[in-house]
Amino acid sequence: MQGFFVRRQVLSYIPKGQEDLLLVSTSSAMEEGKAIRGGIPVCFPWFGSNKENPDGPKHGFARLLNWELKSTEQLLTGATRLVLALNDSVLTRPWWDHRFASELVIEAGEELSVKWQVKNLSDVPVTITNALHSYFRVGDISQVRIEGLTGVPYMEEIRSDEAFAGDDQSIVIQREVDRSYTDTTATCLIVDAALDRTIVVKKSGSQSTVVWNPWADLARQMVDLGDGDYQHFVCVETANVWHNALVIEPQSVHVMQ
Ligand SMILES: O=P(O)(O)OC[C@H]1O[C@@H](O)[C@H](O)[C@@H](O)[C@@H]1O
Repeated sequence: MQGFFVRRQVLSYIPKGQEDLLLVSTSSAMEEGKAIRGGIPVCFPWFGSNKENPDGPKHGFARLLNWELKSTEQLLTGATRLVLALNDSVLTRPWWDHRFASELVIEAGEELSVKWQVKNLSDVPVTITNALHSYFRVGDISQVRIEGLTGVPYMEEIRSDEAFAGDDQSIVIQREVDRSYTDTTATCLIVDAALDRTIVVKKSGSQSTVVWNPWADLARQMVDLGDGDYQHFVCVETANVWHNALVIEPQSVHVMQ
C-alpha cells in the first residue's frame, strides 16, 4: 500500500498490486484557497451552495484551507495513521460565525479509513450538511455498476426539484448523474468490470449518499478536469444532505466515517 496526503485531504491510496483507489485530475489546482479535483475533499459546514450565504464557497471552506497536521503514526498493524485538525479561525468565521473543532483521522493499511469529526464549541445548536467527496478511480465509467442504493429515493437537481422514487436496479452511469440518495446507511459496491475489481464503500454517521459524474459536456466546461477524466472516476460520497442535515448541540460531537 502507498498513500499520499496533503494537509487537507487524502489524494491517493494504492492497494498493493492494484491501480490507485482514487483519482486526482492532472488539471487540478493544488494551492490553498482552491478545491482539489480528486482524492477525498471534505465538504463542511455545508454541501453544495449555502442558501443562507450565497457568496460562501461551494461545498464549504474545509476543502479550501490547509489543516494542521497533528500527528503521524505507524500502527502495529503496519497501517499509517495521520490526524489533521481544522478549527474555527479568522479565515472561517466571516463565512460561518461558529466555533468548532474538527479532526480528520486517516488510516491507510490493508484498507483505507477516513474518519471525520466535528465538535460544536458554540453555545447554540448548529445545523450542517457535509460530505466526504470521494473520487473513486474506475477503468471505464460505462462499464461500472453501483450496488447498494436500489429502492432508495433520491434528489437529482439537474432533472427536478422533486424527489425520485428509488430505482429497482443497480446504478449504471450513461450521462451526467448528480444524485443525493437520502435516508440510507447502506454499504455501496462499485463494481468495475474494466479494472476487474469491486470497491466496497462502508460508512457510519451518514444518512445520505451522493453519486456524481459530470459526463462529457459538463466535464469540458470544467477547467480543473482533464480531457477524458470523467471516464475514469465516479464520486460515491458519504454525506448528510437535504433533510438529513445534522443539528449538533453545543459541546456535542458528530462523527462520520
Ligand atoms: O465543482 P465542485 O464544486 O467540486 O462540485 C462538484 C460536484 O460535487 C457533487 O458532489 C455535487 O453533487 C455536484 O452538484 C457538484 O457539481
